[in-house]
Amino acid sequence: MAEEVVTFVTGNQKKLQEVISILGPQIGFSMKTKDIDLPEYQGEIDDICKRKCEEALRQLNTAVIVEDTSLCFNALGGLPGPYIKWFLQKLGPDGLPRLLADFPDKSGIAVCTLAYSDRTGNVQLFRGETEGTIVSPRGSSGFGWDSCFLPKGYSQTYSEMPSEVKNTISHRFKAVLKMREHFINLKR
Ligand SMILES: O=c1nc[nH]c2c1ncn2[C@H]1C[C@H](O)[C@@H](COP(=O)(O)OP(=O)(O)OP(=O)(O)O)O1
Ligand SMILES: [Mg+2]
Repeated sequence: MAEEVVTFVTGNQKKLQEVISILGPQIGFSMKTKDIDLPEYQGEIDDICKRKCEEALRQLNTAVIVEDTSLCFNALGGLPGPYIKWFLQKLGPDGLPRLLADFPDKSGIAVCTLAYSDRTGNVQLFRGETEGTIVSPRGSSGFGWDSCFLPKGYSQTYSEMPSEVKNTISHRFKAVLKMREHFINLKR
């Protein structure tokens, strides 16, 4: 039987690079990629990712994977969460820890949600979470808010650590692993 082809849809090349390097070669399907800037929906994390996946399927009419990333600040009841993209865009990395200036609790959770849909619109979600602290920007590698996120148990932010380390502890790593397990088990 020919291996299933799945299209990973994202407008973010950095995200794509990480997913590819985490997935590795034996993934149980063959992955194509497509650069589309899908809508930024509002609501709960799982729901946003499911709608994003349904929209990708609607546009491409083939099996798709999408990913949505949230950065949740515990002191703010989980905000910015899925809206982190706009907060980062308007405030920059410097502005993110300042949102917590008034709060003793600087903890946060990075959340990666992957959604896979087959051609029939059956959507499955895989979530990975990494706890950490929101700090003033440190380090220069990575992307997005990497410089502000200090994962729990580490002394380096995502931006200070080598990408090989980020890719074995990150929110994205954990979600990709779950998805890979799922596909590998399907083949057994
Ligand atoms: O590991 C990460 N480390 C640091 N920053 C990150 C990471 N992963 C996503 N990010 C940033 C990108 C965007 O500013 C926001 C998520 O928004 P999100 O909608 O998921 O990403 P996006 O619009 O860039 O790409 P996509 O076309 O897949 O929706 O957090
Ligand atoms: Mg997006």
